Amino acid sequence: MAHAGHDSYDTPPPRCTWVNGPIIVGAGPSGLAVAASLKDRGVPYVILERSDCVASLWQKRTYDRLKLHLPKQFCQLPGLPFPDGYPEYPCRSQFVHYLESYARHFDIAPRFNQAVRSARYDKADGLWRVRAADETAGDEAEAEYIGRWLVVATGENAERVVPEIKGMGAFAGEVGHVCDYKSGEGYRGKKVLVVGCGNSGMEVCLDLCDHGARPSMVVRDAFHVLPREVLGKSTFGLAVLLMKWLPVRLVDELLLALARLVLGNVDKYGLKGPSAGPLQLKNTLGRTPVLDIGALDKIKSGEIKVVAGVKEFLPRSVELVDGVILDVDSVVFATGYCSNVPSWLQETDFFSKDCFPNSWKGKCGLYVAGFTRRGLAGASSDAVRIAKDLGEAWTEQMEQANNLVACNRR
Ligand SMILES: Cc1cc2nc3c(=O)[nH]c(=O)nc-3n(C[C@H](O)[C@H](O)[C@H](O)COP(=O)(O)OP(=O)(O)OC[C@H]3O[C@@H](n4cnc5c(N)ncnc54)[C@H](O)[C@@H]3O)c2cc1C
Ligand SMILES: NC(=O)C1=CN([C@@H]2O[C@H](COP(=O)(O)OP(=O)(O)OC[C@H]3O[C@@H](n4cnc5c(N)ncnc54)[C@H](OP(=O)(O)O)[C@@H]3O)[C@@H](O)[C@H]2O)C=CC1
Ligand SMILES: O=C(O)C(=O)Cc1c[nH]c2ccccc12
Repeated sequence: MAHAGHDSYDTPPPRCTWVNGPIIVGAGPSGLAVAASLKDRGVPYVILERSDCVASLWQKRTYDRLKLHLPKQFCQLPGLPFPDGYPEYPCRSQFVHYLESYARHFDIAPRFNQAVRSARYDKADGLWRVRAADETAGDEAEAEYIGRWLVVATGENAERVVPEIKGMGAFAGEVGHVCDYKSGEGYRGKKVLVVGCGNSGMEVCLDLCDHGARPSMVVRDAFHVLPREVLGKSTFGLAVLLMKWLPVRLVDELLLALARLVLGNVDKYGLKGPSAGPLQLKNTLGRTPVLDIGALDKIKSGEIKVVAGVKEFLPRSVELVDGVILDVDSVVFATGYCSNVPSWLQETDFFSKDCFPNSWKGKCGLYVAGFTRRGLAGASSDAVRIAKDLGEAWTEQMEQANNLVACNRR
């Protein structure tokens, strides 16, 4: 095959592989769900994964105490339920075990250590050209995969987000992102500043308390806190049920009334709720409400201190925007994640900065799984739709090929 478009004499020409069927990028829950659903329809595919395992987010970039925060029926992937005996909220290792057996069950064998660096659609021949490299190998050799369809399944949490704050370089303590945090074990007795108050920030603070550390959590803006459960029933499950009959606005009002009943008035602890409701914010801006599993009690008791935004780092402390100086031993940034798709997908319509696609299908054989900020349930429903569409496209292609063979024989 010709090595079209290769323009550097320094790097060797890429090895080319023709992919009969879709090229799936990412072997997290979304990529696995697409692969399994394609297998069911007899469509071949190749999965490219930058890491050396499936579900690398869950295996390598999450903390030990993590549990799914939605009930298990909203988190299983198409075609294989969770094993009997799994609890309502499976823990991280159970979820990882499930995903590994899911891959085995559907005979999914990703090409590991293949980080996709570019993907472009070649209008002239109607093909996607995807370049990937083994970033652990230390050489720049790229492989090129060529095929008619591309499925983007690299996740909304592919890269850490860390803000640049004045003086950070001069801070003497340890600084990390929550994706490298495993447990509070090493933090006993330490003053830890947790920047960010999403689900990660809240749970890390709780974990730090449980390990005898002294966390302060930066809250710079309004956000919603809902109890994970109301009277033993999942708040999320309740919301899904109510959404069948009521408009979002009303469901939001009910959720907030319930939250106030269960959690009390949290304003006085420095936690203000935004004017838009939790589901409305999830649907429009993709902002997930915090589903509380115990951090709020620690805030109420003062074990977790709520503090204002960081203005500047000093060698052993921080200056907050309200002028307070806070002594700090370590900092954990729980400031969220972003996708890496805009850096490699040369298709500007579908993904743009700060905008998540609201669909699973783009132009020219492009598909997208797991980018509508609806968690694992969203990824599963994207996967089923994508596989159905690709199944039809595949059958059509096979029929055309058979017709061509029949014509040539005549
Ligand atoms: C801490 C945490 C807890 C969560 N808990 C829940 C929950 O309880 N319920 C829920 O519904 N959702 C939850 N979510 C949302 C989460 O997004 C999903 O659970 C799920 O992991 C999304 O799957 P995904 O396959 O789309 O993305 P990911 O799991 O991120 O998988 C993407 C894969 O693509 C690979 N990849 C990335 N870039 C490239 C590239 N350029 N080339 C090749 N491979 C690449 C990555 O290595 C990764 O393996 C949670 C998220 C986080 C961060
Ligand atoms: N148990 C579970 O299942 C868990 C699920 N998750 C999920 O993982 C995803 C990622 O969650 P998470 O890691 O919490 O990230 P999020 O993006 O949800 O939250 C990031 C937080 O950081 C704050 N922040 C960002 N920049 C700054 C800054 N410069 N200074 C101060 N604060 C800042 C944001 O506040 P602001 O609004 O002011 O920007 C926000 O509170 C979510 O979908 C979440 O639901 C996460 C953990 C546990
Ligand atoms: O945890 C996440 O990131 C999710 O996206 C799961 C999720 C999907 N829809 C929601 C609505 C409220 C809380 C969590 C979720």
